[in-house]
Amino acid sequence: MTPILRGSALTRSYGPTLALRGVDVELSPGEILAVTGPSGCGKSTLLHCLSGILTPDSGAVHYRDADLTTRSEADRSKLRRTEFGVLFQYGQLVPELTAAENVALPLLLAGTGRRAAREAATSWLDRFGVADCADQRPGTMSGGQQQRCAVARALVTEPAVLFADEPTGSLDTVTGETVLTEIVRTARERGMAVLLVTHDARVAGYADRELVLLDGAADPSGLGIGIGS
Ligand SMILES: Nc1ncnc2c1ncn2[C@@H]1O[C@H](COP(=O)(O)OP(=O)(O)OP(=O)(O)O)[C@@H](O)[C@H]1O
Repeated sequence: MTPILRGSALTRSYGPTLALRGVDVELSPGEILAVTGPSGCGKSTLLHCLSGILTPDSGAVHYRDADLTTRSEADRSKLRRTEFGVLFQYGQLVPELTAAENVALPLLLAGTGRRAAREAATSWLDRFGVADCADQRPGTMSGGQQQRCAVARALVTEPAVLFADEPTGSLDTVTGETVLTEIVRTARERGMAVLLVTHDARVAGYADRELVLLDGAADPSGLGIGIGS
């Protein structure tokens, strides 16, 4: 299958720290790729480069036929709003908005009407078992409820690629499994590709493939933590 996302020979430094040193990665529609490796090996930096949050120092990131590294920040940001979903360990919901308003926000920014956005938000909250929280602000919700809203918000635009950085790191095991099962279901149903950064073998076990990083490069031993281990 033709990859939907491809990173080629990616390098990225922070001052003297070489965080990525020539990483190649491909992701096909519907595929779930776990990026694993020890703390500081460059997992988040790779996610940020592939999602256009960061520009690599060298190398290219192709989304379909477009090289993101040659696009403006405005273009990349539009792509993140429309084609990509981004999910972090702590959902980073907007504290002033209710759960439903948080989930509807990406649709409103993309030009969807209020009513349709609200309906879609309610349906995604329901899918993650937090429809009861629709009118609550994040401050009155548990961490698990907030993170389930954050997942709903990341998926509401039906992105072609979901970038998830330790998405269940703040959740208890059962809630984490519910969230991962839903992410996998969405990937399979809609052909959404998922880049899943994790240091947790159980989480990596949900992926189809694993890319193990070591000191900013693919680990030559290729020994993963999740799949078949
Ligand atoms: N903003 C930054 N400024 C300076 N150095 C950074 C910055 N972000 C990351 N680094 C460094 O780059 C390297 C890779 O960091 P990165 O966060 O990508 O690793 P990681 O594998 O995601 O780590 P973890 O599993 O601990 O989250 C590390 O040495 C880190 O200290």
